[in-house]
Amino acid sequence: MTQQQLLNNITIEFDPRSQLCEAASHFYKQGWMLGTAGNLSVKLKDGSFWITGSGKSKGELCLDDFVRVYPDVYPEGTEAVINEAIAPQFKALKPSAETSIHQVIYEIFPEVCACYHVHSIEANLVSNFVEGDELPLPALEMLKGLGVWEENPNCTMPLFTNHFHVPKIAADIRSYFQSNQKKQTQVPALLIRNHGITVWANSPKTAFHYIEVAEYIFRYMVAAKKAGI
Ligand SMILES: CSCCC(=O)C(=O)COP(=O)(O)O
Ligand SMILES: [Zn+2]
Repeated sequence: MTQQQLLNNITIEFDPRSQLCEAASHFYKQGWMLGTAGNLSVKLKDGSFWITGSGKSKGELCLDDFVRVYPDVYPEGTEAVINEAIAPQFKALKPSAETSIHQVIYEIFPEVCACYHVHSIEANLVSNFVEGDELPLPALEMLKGLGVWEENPNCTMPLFTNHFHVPKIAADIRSYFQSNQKKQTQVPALLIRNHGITVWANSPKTAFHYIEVAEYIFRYMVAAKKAGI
């Protein structure tokens, strides 16, 4: 086999970890991933996804701080612990404690390949602006940054209870979107009360932008409430 034939046979798999390290570092500097808060994942062509390791400082991640999760292997809701014998380089590294939320997002939205979750103060504040399970969003121009291109949009973001057992949050998300097909097309984001926001997108860069846009909208909502608008 010629060298060119050999090269033609090599499939170089996309590795999103460096991009995720940069995104986490940026969000950390914004104060949105302090104290190990938040988790980022990117799904690959084979359906597995790289996700930040649990309890890692998100402002100083390196490539070994990520775990590759194979949903078929780990039923949703169980802790996908990497067996050290299989992957000694991942010694004592577990995937995010919120892996089940990423799994359910990839299940509900099969075209999605990036899921980002951060904890901002504003997200926690606005999560208490309403008691129900949907947060009305102001009709700002910035909603276009979440893919809402409508005249006078009447948008809400789904709001979920912050159960201590994270797979229960994931189960609530699944039942919400399964019983509400229409809601799947509103904004690509959800809020967990007194916890943080999760967004999903067709690329890591778009997910990055969705986090920035959503946090802008939350900052506006907090400032508007303070100003009595
Ligand atoms: C202090 S963060 C508490 C856990 C959490 O909500 C989070 O987003 C980070 O958890 P992980 O297991 O992904 O580090
Ligand atoms: Zn969290």
